[in-house]
Amino acid sequence: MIINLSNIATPIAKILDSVLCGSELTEQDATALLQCDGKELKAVMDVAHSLRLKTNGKTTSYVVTRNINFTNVCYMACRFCNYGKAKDDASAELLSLNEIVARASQAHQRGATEVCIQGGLHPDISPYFYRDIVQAIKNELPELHIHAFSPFEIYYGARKSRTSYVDFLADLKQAGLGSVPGTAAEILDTQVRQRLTKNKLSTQAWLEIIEAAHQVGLASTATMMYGHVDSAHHWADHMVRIRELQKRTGGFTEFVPLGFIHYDSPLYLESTDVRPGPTRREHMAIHAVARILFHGHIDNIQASWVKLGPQLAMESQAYGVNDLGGTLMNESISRAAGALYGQEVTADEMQKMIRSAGYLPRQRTTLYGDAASINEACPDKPLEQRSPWQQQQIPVWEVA
Ligand SMILES: C[S@@+](CC[C@H](N)C(=O)[O-])C[C@H]1O[C@@H](n2cnc3c(N)ncnc32)[C@H](O)[C@@H]1O
Ligand SMILES: Nc1c(NC[C@H](O)[C@H](O)[C@H](O)CO)[nH]c(=O)[nH]c1=O
Ligand SMILES: N[C@@H](Cc1ccc(O)cc1)C(=O)O
Ligand code: SF4
Repeated sequence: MIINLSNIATPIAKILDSVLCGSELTEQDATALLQCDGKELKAVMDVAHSLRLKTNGKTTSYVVTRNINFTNVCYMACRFCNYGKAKDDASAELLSLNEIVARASQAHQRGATEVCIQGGLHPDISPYFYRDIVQAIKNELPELHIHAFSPFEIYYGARKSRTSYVDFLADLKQAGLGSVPGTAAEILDTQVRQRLTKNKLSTQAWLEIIEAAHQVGLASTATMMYGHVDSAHHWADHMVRIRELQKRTGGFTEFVPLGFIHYDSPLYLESTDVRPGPTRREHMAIHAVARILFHGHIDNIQASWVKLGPQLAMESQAYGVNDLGGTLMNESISRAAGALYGQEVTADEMQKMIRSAGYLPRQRTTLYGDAASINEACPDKPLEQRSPWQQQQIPVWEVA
Protein backbone atom coordinates (compact mmCIF):
# COMPACT_ATOMS: atom_id res chain seq x y z
CA MET A 1 0.00 0.00 0.00
CA ILE A 2 1.49 3.36 -1.07
CA ILE A 3 0.76 6.33 1.17
CA ASN A 4 1.55 9.74 -0.22
CA LEU A 5 2.42 12.18 2.55
CA SER A 6 3.78 14.90 0.25
CA ASN A 7 0.62 17.01 -0.06
CA ILE A 8 -0.44 17.19 3.58
CA ALA A 9 0.45 19.61 6.40
CA THR A 10 4.08 19.10 7.46
CA PRO A 11 3.54 18.41 11.20
CA ILE A 12 1.01 15.66 10.43
CA ALA A 13 3.20 14.22 7.67
CA LYS A 14 6.12 14.06 10.15
CA ILE A 15 4.06 12.19 12.74
CA LEU A 16 2.75 9.69 10.20
CA ASP A 17 6.18 9.21 8.71
CA SER A 18 7.65 8.34 12.11
CA VAL A 19 4.77 5.90 12.76
CA LEU A 20 5.45 4.21 9.42
CA CYS A 21 9.12 3.93 10.47
CA GLY A 22 8.04 2.04 13.59
CA SER A 23 7.90 4.74 16.29
CA GLU A 24 5.30 4.59 19.02
CA LEU A 25 2.65 7.34 18.85
CA THR A 26 3.04 9.81 21.75
CA GLU A 27 0.06 11.33 23.55
CA GLN A 28 0.80 14.75 22.08
CA ASP A 29 1.03 13.41 18.54
CA ALA A 30 -2.14 11.34 19.02
CA THR A 31 -3.96 14.54 20.06
CA ALA A 32 -2.83 16.19 16.83
CA LEU A 33 -3.94 13.24 14.69
CA LEU A 34 -7.33 13.07 16.45
CA GLN A 35 -8.03 16.67 15.35
CA CYS A 36 -7.29 16.08 11.66
CA ASP A 37 -9.83 16.63 8.92
CA GLY A 38 -9.82 16.65 5.10
CA LYS A 39 -6.75 15.23 3.36
CA GLU A 40 -4.82 14.98 6.62
CA LEU A 41 -7.55 12.77 8.11
CA LYS A 42 -7.54 10.68 4.93
CA ALA A 43 -3.79 10.14 5.39
CA VAL A 44 -4.30 9.11 9.05
CA MET A 45 -6.96 6.63 7.92
CA ASP A 46 -4.67 5.25 5.21
CA VAL A 47 -1.86 4.69 7.70
CA ALA A 48 -4.33 2.98 10.06
CA HIS A 49 -5.44 0.76 7.19
CA SER A 50 -1.87 -0.20 6.31
CA LEU A 51 -1.25 -1.24 9.94
CA ARG A 52 -4.50 -3.23 10.01
CA LEU A 53 -3.43 -5.09 6.85
CA LYS A 54 -0.05 -5.82 8.43
CA THR A 55 -1.62 -7.17 11.63
CA ASN A 56 -4.87 -8.81 10.54
CA GLY A 57 -4.66 -9.04 6.75
CA LYS A 58 -8.08 -8.73 5.12
CA THR A 59 -9.83 -10.77 7.80
CA THR A 60 -12.61 -9.23 9.87
CA SER A 61 -13.91 -11.16 12.86
CA TYR A 62 -17.14 -11.24 14.84
CA VAL A 63 -18.47 -13.25 17.78
CA VAL A 64 -21.84 -14.98 18.14
CA THR A 65 -22.99 -13.81 21.55
CA ARG A 66 -26.04 -12.79 23.51
CA ASN A 67 -26.34 -9.83 25.85
CA ILE A 68 -28.05 -10.68 29.11
CA ASN A 69 -28.70 -7.52 31.10
CA PHE A 70 -29.98 -9.09 34.29
CA THR A 71 -31.21 -5.95 36.05
CA ASN A 72 -31.91 -2.37 35.05
CA VAL A 73 -32.15 -1.32 38.69
CA CYS A 74 -29.17 0.87 39.53
CA TYR A 75 -28.45 3.18 42.44
CA MET A 76 -25.77 5.08 40.53
CA ALA A 77 -27.86 7.16 38.11
CA CYS A 78 -25.01 8.10 35.78
CA ARG A 79 -26.18 11.19 33.91
CA PHE A 80 -25.41 9.76 30.47
CA CYS A 81 -27.29 6.50 31.05
CA ASN A 82 -31.00 5.98 30.50
CA TYR A 83 -30.89 2.24 31.21
CA GLY A 84 -30.49 2.35 34.99
CA LYS A 85 -33.79 2.82 36.83
CA ALA A 86 -34.83 3.33 40.46
CA LYS A 87 -36.05 0.27 42.37
CA ASP A 88 -39.64 1.52 42.45
CA ASP A 89 -39.77 2.45 38.76
CA ALA A 90 -42.59 0.78 36.83
CA SER A 91 -40.09 -0.75 34.38
CA ALA A 92 -37.71 -2.07 37.09
CA GLU A 93 -36.68 -5.70 36.55
CA LEU A 94 -34.33 -8.26 38.07
CA LEU A 95 -34.04 -11.60 36.28
CA SER A 96 -34.06 -14.79 38.30
CA LEU A 97 -31.20 -17.27 37.97
CA ASN A 98 -33.58 -19.59 36.11
CA GLU A 99 -34.42 -16.90 33.60
CA ILE A 100 -30.73 -16.03 33.09
CA VAL A 101 -29.88 -19.69 32.47
CA ALA A 102 -32.87 -20.05 30.12
CA ARG A 103 -31.64 -17.11 28.04
CA ALA A 104 -28.08 -18.47 27.97
CA SER A 105 -29.36 -21.88 26.95
CA GLN A 106 -31.48 -20.45 24.16
CA ALA A 107 -28.46 -18.46 22.93
CA HIS A 108 -26.36 -21.60 22.98
CA GLN A 109 -28.97 -23.39 20.87
CA ARG A 110 -28.77 -20.54 18.38
CA GLY A 111 -25.01 -21.02 18.05
CA ALA A 112 -23.69 -18.51 20.58
CA THR A 113 -20.22 -19.23 21.94
CA GLU A 114 -20.50 -16.39 24.48
CA VAL A 115 -22.91 -14.58 26.73
CA CYS A 116 -22.12 -10.97 27.65
CA ILE A 117 -23.65 -10.29 31.07
CA GLN A 118 -23.88 -6.89 32.72
CA GLY A 119 -26.40 -5.10 34.85
CA GLY A 120 -27.20 -2.13 37.00
CA LEU A 121 -25.93 -1.87 40.58
CA HIS A 122 -29.04 -3.14 42.31
CA PRO A 123 -29.04 -2.03 45.97
CA ASP A 124 -30.49 -5.34 47.20
CA ILE A 125 -28.43 -7.96 45.37
CA SER A 126 -26.03 -10.06 47.32
CA PRO A 127 -22.36 -9.81 46.25
CA TYR A 128 -22.56 -13.59 45.74
CA PHE A 129 -25.22 -13.16 43.05
CA TYR A 130 -22.42 -12.59 40.52
CA ARG A 131 -20.87 -15.97 41.37
CA ASP A 132 -24.30 -17.61 41.45
CA ILE A 133 -24.97 -16.43 37.88
CA VAL A 134 -21.67 -17.86 36.65
CA GLN A 135 -22.16 -21.18 38.47
CA ALA A 136 -25.75 -21.60 37.35
CA ILE A 137 -24.83 -21.10 33.68
CA LYS A 138 -21.71 -23.29 33.88
CA ASN A 139 -23.67 -26.14 35.49
CA GLU A 140 -25.94 -26.30 32.45
CA LEU A 141 -23.62 -25.08 29.70
CA PRO A 142 -20.00 -25.78 30.62
CA GLU A 143 -18.63 -24.84 27.20
CA LEU A 144 -20.31 -21.43 26.93
CA HIS A 145 -17.87 -18.54 27.50
CA ILE A 146 -19.05 -16.06 30.11
CA HIS A 147 -17.88 -12.51 29.36
CA ALA A 148 -19.28 -10.63 32.28
CA PHE A 149 -19.33 -7.90 34.91
CA SER A 150 -17.91 -4.47 34.26
CA PRO A 151 -15.18 -3.12 36.57
CA PHE A 152 -17.90 -1.15 38.34
CA GLU A 153 -19.83 -4.34 39.12
CA ILE A 154 -16.58 -5.94 40.34
CA TYR A 155 -15.97 -2.89 42.54
CA TYR A 156 -19.51 -3.19 43.94
CA GLY A 157 -19.27 -6.94 44.59
CA ALA A 158 -15.81 -6.70 46.16
CA ARG A 159 -16.87 -3.80 48.41
CA LYS A 160 -20.08 -5.52 49.49
CA SER A 161 -18.30 -8.79 50.28
CA ARG A 162 -15.34 -6.99 51.87
CA THR A 163 -12.84 -8.80 49.71
CA SER A 164 -10.00 -7.50 47.57
CA TYR A 165 -10.48 -7.14 43.82
CA VAL A 166 -8.02 -9.97 43.27
CA ASP A 167 -9.83 -12.37 45.61
CA PHE A 168 -13.26 -11.44 44.29
CA LEU A 169 -12.13 -11.95 40.69
CA ALA A 170 -10.23 -15.17 41.46
CA ASP A 171 -13.40 -16.58 43.01
CA LEU A 172 -15.43 -15.68 39.92
CA LYS A 173 -12.78 -17.21 37.69
CA GLN A 174 -12.88 -20.40 39.69
CA ALA A 175 -16.65 -20.51 39.26
CA GLY A 176 -16.17 -20.29 35.50
CA LEU A 177 -16.02 -16.61 34.51
CA GLY A 178 -14.17 -16.43 31.17
CA SER A 179 -13.34 -12.71 30.70
CA VAL A 180 -14.37 -9.22 31.73
CA PRO A 181 -15.90 -6.45 29.59
CA GLY A 182 -13.90 -3.23 29.82
CA THR A 183 -16.94 -1.02 30.11
CA ALA A 184 -17.40 1.65 32.82
CA ALA A 185 -14.22 3.25 31.46
CA GLU A 186 -16.18 6.09 29.81
CA ILE A 187 -13.37 8.69 29.68
CA LEU A 188 -10.54 8.02 32.10
CA ASP A 189 -10.30 11.62 33.28
CA THR A 190 -11.42 12.92 36.68
CA GLN A 191 -13.14 16.08 35.46
CA VAL A 192 -14.98 14.43 32.58
CA ARG A 193 -16.09 11.59 34.87
CA GLN A 194 -17.40 14.16 37.33
CA ARG A 195 -19.66 15.61 34.64
CA LEU A 196 -20.77 12.20 33.36
CA THR A 197 -21.40 10.36 36.59
CA LYS A 198 -20.76 12.32 39.77
CA ASN A 199 -18.78 9.72 41.73
CA LYS A 200 -18.83 6.48 39.77
CA LEU A 201 -15.61 4.48 39.97
CA SER A 202 -12.47 6.63 39.66
CA THR A 203 -9.96 6.37 36.83
CA GLN A 204 -7.51 4.81 39.29
CA ALA A 205 -10.03 2.20 40.48
CA TRP A 206 -10.94 1.22 36.88
CA LEU A 207 -7.26 0.67 36.09
CA GLU A 208 -6.66 -1.25 39.35
CA ILE A 209 -9.62 -3.58 38.80
CA ILE A 210 -8.65 -4.34 35.22
CA GLU A 211 -5.07 -4.96 36.36
CA ALA A 212 -6.38 -7.32 39.06
CA ALA A 213 -8.44 -9.19 36.44
CA HIS A 214 -5.40 -9.61 34.21
CA GLN A 215 -3.35 -10.66 37.23
CA VAL A 216 -5.70 -13.57 38.03
CA GLY A 217 -5.69 -14.63 34.38
CA LEU A 218 -8.92 -13.04 33.17
CA ALA A 219 -8.54 -11.17 29.88
CA SER A 220 -10.61 -8.04 29.32
CA THR A 221 -11.65 -5.67 26.60
CA ALA A 222 -11.15 -1.89 26.85
CA THR A 223 -13.72 0.72 25.87
CA MET A 224 -14.01 4.50 25.58
CA MET A 225 -17.32 6.37 25.42
CA TYR A 226 -16.83 9.56 23.39
CA GLY A 227 -18.82 12.46 21.96
CA HIS A 228 -20.29 14.31 24.98
CA VAL A 229 -18.20 16.79 27.04
CA ASP A 230 -14.83 15.40 25.99
CA SER A 231 -12.15 16.51 23.54
CA ALA A 232 -9.16 15.19 21.62
CA HIS A 233 -6.64 15.39 24.47
CA HIS A 234 -8.94 13.30 26.70
CA TRP A 235 -9.11 10.56 24.05
CA ALA A 236 -5.34 10.53 23.61
CA ASP A 237 -4.76 10.40 27.37
CA HIS A 238 -7.37 7.63 27.79
CA MET A 239 -5.80 5.47 25.10
CA VAL A 240 -2.25 6.02 26.39
CA ARG A 241 -3.30 4.93 29.91
CA ILE A 242 -4.72 1.72 28.44
CA ARG A 243 -1.60 1.14 26.33
CA GLU A 244 0.63 1.59 29.38
CA LEU A 245 -1.38 -0.99 31.34
CA GLN A 246 -1.26 -3.36 28.38
CA LYS A 247 2.55 -3.11 28.38
CA ARG A 248 2.53 -4.44 31.96
CA THR A 249 -0.15 -7.14 31.69
CA GLY A 250 -0.87 -8.02 28.05
CA GLY A 251 -4.44 -8.79 29.18
CA PHE A 252 -6.49 -6.64 26.76
CA THR A 253 -7.93 -8.50 23.78
CA GLU A 254 -9.43 -5.50 21.98
CA PHE A 255 -10.22 -1.80 22.11
CA VAL A 256 -13.83 -0.76 21.47
CA PRO A 257 -14.70 2.92 20.91
CA LEU A 258 -18.32 3.49 21.98
CA GLY A 259 -19.98 6.58 20.51
CA PHE A 260 -22.24 8.35 23.01
CA ILE A 261 -25.95 7.80 22.25
CA HIS A 262 -27.50 11.14 23.15
CA TYR A 263 -31.17 11.11 22.09
CA ASP A 264 -32.79 10.08 25.39
CA SER A 265 -29.76 10.57 27.60
CA PRO A 266 -30.48 12.81 30.63
CA LEU A 267 -26.98 14.29 30.29
CA TYR A 268 -27.83 15.60 26.85
CA LEU A 269 -31.43 16.56 27.56
CA GLU A 270 -30.62 18.48 30.74
CA SER A 271 -27.54 20.48 29.70
CA THR A 272 -26.86 22.88 26.87
CA ASP A 273 -23.11 22.28 26.55
CA VAL A 274 -23.26 18.52 25.87
CA ARG A 275 -22.62 17.47 22.27
CA PRO A 276 -25.21 15.32 20.46
CA GLY A 277 -22.90 12.33 20.17
CA PRO A 278 -19.82 12.16 17.95
CA THR A 279 -19.58 13.53 14.43
CA ARG A 280 -18.72 11.28 11.49
CA ARG A 281 -15.25 12.87 11.46
CA GLU A 282 -14.75 11.95 15.11
CA HIS A 283 -15.84 8.35 14.57
CA MET A 284 -13.33 8.02 11.75
CA ALA A 285 -10.46 9.76 13.57
CA ILE A 286 -10.92 7.75 16.79
CA HIS A 287 -11.00 4.32 15.17
CA ALA A 288 -8.03 5.19 12.93
CA VAL A 289 -5.91 6.71 15.72
CA ALA A 290 -6.75 3.76 18.03
CA ARG A 291 -5.28 1.42 15.42
CA ILE A 292 -2.11 3.51 15.16
CA LEU A 293 -1.69 4.12 18.90
CA PHE A 294 -2.24 0.48 19.92
CA HIS A 295 -0.15 -0.98 17.09
CA GLY A 296 2.11 -3.70 18.51
CA HIS A 297 0.14 -3.76 21.78
CA ILE A 298 -3.56 -4.43 21.11
CA ASP A 299 -4.15 -6.17 17.79
CA ASN A 300 -7.91 -5.85 17.60
CA ILE A 301 -9.91 -2.66 17.10
CA GLN A 302 -13.63 -3.33 17.30
CA ALA A 303 -16.42 -1.24 15.78
CA SER A 304 -19.72 -1.30 17.65
CA TRP A 305 -22.55 -1.61 15.12
CA VAL A 306 -24.95 -0.74 17.95
CA LYS A 307 -23.45 2.73 18.24
CA LEU A 308 -22.23 3.37 14.67
CA GLY A 309 -24.92 1.61 12.69
CA PRO A 310 -24.11 -1.16 10.20
CA GLN A 311 -23.13 1.18 7.34
CA LEU A 312 -20.41 3.05 9.25
CA ALA A 313 -19.29 -0.15 11.00
CA MET A 314 -18.85 -1.70 7.57
CA GLU A 315 -16.89 1.29 6.25
CA SER A 316 -14.66 1.34 9.34
CA GLN A 317 -12.93 -1.80 8.05
CA ALA A 318 -11.04 0.54 5.71
CA TYR A 319 -9.49 2.63 8.49
CA GLY A 320 -8.25 0.33 11.23
CA VAL A 321 -11.17 -1.81 12.36
CA ASN A 322 -10.77 -5.60 12.11
CA ASP A 323 -13.66 -6.77 14.33
CA LEU A 324 -17.39 -6.06 14.24
CA GLY A 325 -18.07 -7.32 17.76
CA GLY A 326 -21.03 -9.39 18.77
CA THR A 327 -24.29 -10.45 17.13
CA LEU A 328 -25.83 -9.52 20.52
CA MET A 329 -29.35 -11.00 20.05
CA ASN A 330 -30.61 -8.53 22.68
CA GLU A 331 -29.53 -4.95 23.28
CA SER A 332 -31.05 -2.82 26.04
CA ILE A 333 -28.49 -0.23 27.13
CA SER A 334 -28.06 1.80 23.94
CA ARG A 335 -31.70 1.27 23.01
CA ALA A 336 -32.73 2.89 26.31
CA ALA A 337 -30.74 5.96 25.22
CA GLY A 338 -32.52 5.99 21.85
CA ALA A 339 -30.10 4.01 19.64
CA LEU A 340 -31.51 3.39 16.18
CA TYR A 341 -29.98 0.14 15.00
CA GLY A 342 -31.93 -2.64 16.68
CA GLN A 343 -30.95 -5.56 18.85
CA GLU A 344 -29.32 -8.11 16.61
CA VAL A 345 -27.09 -8.56 13.59
CA THR A 346 -27.21 -12.25 12.72
CA ALA A 347 -24.11 -14.24 11.80
CA ASP A 348 -25.35 -14.30 8.19
CA GLU A 349 -25.70 -10.52 8.17
CA MET A 350 -22.24 -10.11 9.74
CA GLN A 351 -20.75 -12.22 6.98
CA LYS A 352 -22.54 -10.21 4.31
CA MET A 353 -21.45 -6.90 5.84
CA ILE A 354 -17.85 -8.06 5.87
CA ARG A 355 -17.83 -9.63 2.40
CA SER A 356 -19.63 -6.76 0.70
CA ALA A 357 -16.85 -4.40 1.77
CA GLY A 358 -14.25 -6.81 0.34
CA TYR A 359 -13.03 -8.47 3.55
CA LEU A 360 -12.97 -12.08 4.76
CA PRO A 361 -15.32 -13.00 7.61
CA ARG A 362 -14.08 -15.06 10.52
CA GLN A 363 -16.27 -16.21 13.37
CA ARG A 364 -14.10 -15.97 16.47
CA THR A 365 -14.33 -16.99 20.08
CA THR A 366 -14.30 -14.31 22.77
CA LEU A 367 -10.53 -14.60 23.11
CA TYR A 368 -9.99 -14.40 19.35
CA GLY A 369 -9.55 -18.12 18.80
CA ASP A 370 -11.06 -19.70 15.75
CA ALA A 371 -14.71 -20.62 16.03
CA ALA A 372 -14.74 -21.93 12.44
CA SER A 373 -15.50 -25.49 13.48
CA ILE A 374 -18.64 -24.30 15.21
CA ASN A 375 -19.47 -21.82 12.49
CA GLU A 376 -22.14 -23.21 10.30
CA ALA A 377 -23.56 -19.82 9.54
CA CYS A 378 -22.13 -19.75 6.03
CA PRO A 379 -24.69 -17.95 3.85
CA ASP A 380 -23.55 -19.95 0.80
CA LYS A 381 -24.73 -23.22 2.35
CA PRO A 382 -28.20 -24.47 1.46
CA LEU A 383 -30.50 -24.22 4.48
CA GLU A 384 -30.79 -27.99 5.00
CA GLN A 385 -27.01 -28.27 5.39
CA ARG A 386 -26.86 -25.72 8.19
CA SER A 387 -27.01 -26.46 11.91
CA PRO A 388 -30.38 -26.89 13.61
CA TRP A 389 -30.27 -23.46 15.26
CA GLN A 390 -29.72 -21.84 11.87
CA GLN A 391 -32.67 -23.68 10.37
CA GLN A 392 -34.96 -23.04 13.27
CA GLN A 393 -34.30 -19.28 13.53
CA ILE A 394 -35.45 -19.49 17.16
CA PRO A 395 -36.98 -16.09 18.00
CA VAL A 396 -35.21 -14.50 20.96
CA TRP A 397 -37.92 -11.95 21.65
CA GLU A 398 -40.17 -14.49 23.36
CA VAL A 399 -38.22 -14.30 26.60
CA ALA A 400 -36.87 -10.75 26.28
C1 LIG B 1 -24.86 0.38 31.16
S1 LIG B 1 -23.34 -0.12 31.80
C2 LIG B 1 -23.62 -1.70 32.50
C3 LIG B 1 -22.61 -2.11 33.54
C4 LIG B 1 -22.50 -1.28 34.80
N1 LIG B 1 -23.74 -0.80 35.29
C5 LIG B 1 -21.54 -0.14 34.57
O1 LIG B 1 -21.94 1.01 34.46
O2 LIG B 1 -20.35 -0.43 34.51
C6 LIG B 1 -22.26 -0.48 30.48
C7 LIG B 1 -21.77 0.66 29.63
O3 LIG B 1 -22.76 1.07 28.73
C8 LIG B 1 -22.31 2.27 28.14
N2 LIG B 1 -23.42 3.21 27.96
C9 LIG B 1 -24.44 3.46 28.80
N3 LIG B 1 -25.23 4.45 28.33
C10 LIG B 1 -24.69 4.84 27.14
C11 LIG B 1 -25.03 5.83 26.17
N4 LIG B 1 -26.07 6.66 26.35
N5 LIG B 1 -24.27 5.93 25.08
C12 LIG B 1 -23.21 5.11 24.90
N6 LIG B 1 -22.83 4.17 25.79
C13 LIG B 1 -23.55 4.04 26.90
C14 LIG B 1 -21.28 2.88 29.10
O4 LIG B 1 -19.99 2.90 28.52
C15 LIG B 1 -21.33 1.94 30.30
O5 LIG B 1 -20.11 1.84 30.94
N1 LIG C 1 -22.25 -6.45 24.22
C1 LIG C 1 -22.13 -5.29 23.54
C2 LIG C 1 -21.05 -5.06 22.71
N2 LIG C 1 -20.08 -5.94 22.47
C3 LIG C 1 -20.01 -7.34 22.77
C4 LIG C 1 -18.73 -7.74 22.22
O1 LIG C 1 -18.59 -7.55 20.89
C5 LIG C 1 -18.21 -9.09 22.62
O2 LIG C 1 -18.88 -9.56 23.71
C6 LIG C 1 -16.75 -8.93 22.83
O3 LIG C 1 -16.18 -8.58 21.63
C7 LIG C 1 -16.01 -10.09 23.41
O4 LIG C 1 -14.72 -10.15 22.94
N3 LIG C 1 -20.91 -3.88 22.09
C8 LIG C 1 -21.85 -2.92 22.21
O5 LIG C 1 -21.71 -1.82 21.64
N4 LIG C 1 -22.92 -3.13 22.97
C9 LIG C 1 -23.09 -4.27 23.66
O6 LIG C 1 -24.07 -4.39 24.37
N1 LIG D 1 -18.21 -4.25 23.93
C1 LIG D 1 -18.00 -4.47 25.34
C2 LIG D 1 -19.26 -4.70 26.08
C3 LIG D 1 -20.31 -3.63 26.02
C4 LIG D 1 -21.48 -3.85 26.65
C5 LIG D 1 -22.49 -2.90 26.67
C6 LIG D 1 -22.33 -1.69 26.00
O1 LIG D 1 -23.34 -0.74 25.98
C7 LIG D 1 -21.17 -1.47 25.36
C8 LIG D 1 -20.17 -2.43 25.39
C9 LIG D 1 -17.12 -5.65 25.54
O2 LIG D 1 -17.21 -6.63 24.86
O3 LIG D 1 -16.32 -5.68 26.44
S1 SF4 E 1 -23.97 3.24 33.34
FE1 SF4 E 1 -24.13 1.45 34.68
S2 SF4 E 1 -23.74 2.33 36.75
FE2 SF4 E 1 -24.27 4.04 35.44
S3 SF4 E 1 -26.49 4.30 35.74
FE3 SF4 E 1 -26.16 3.04 33.88
S4 SF4 E 1 -26.34 0.97 34.63
FE4 SF4 E 1 -25.96 2.26 36.44
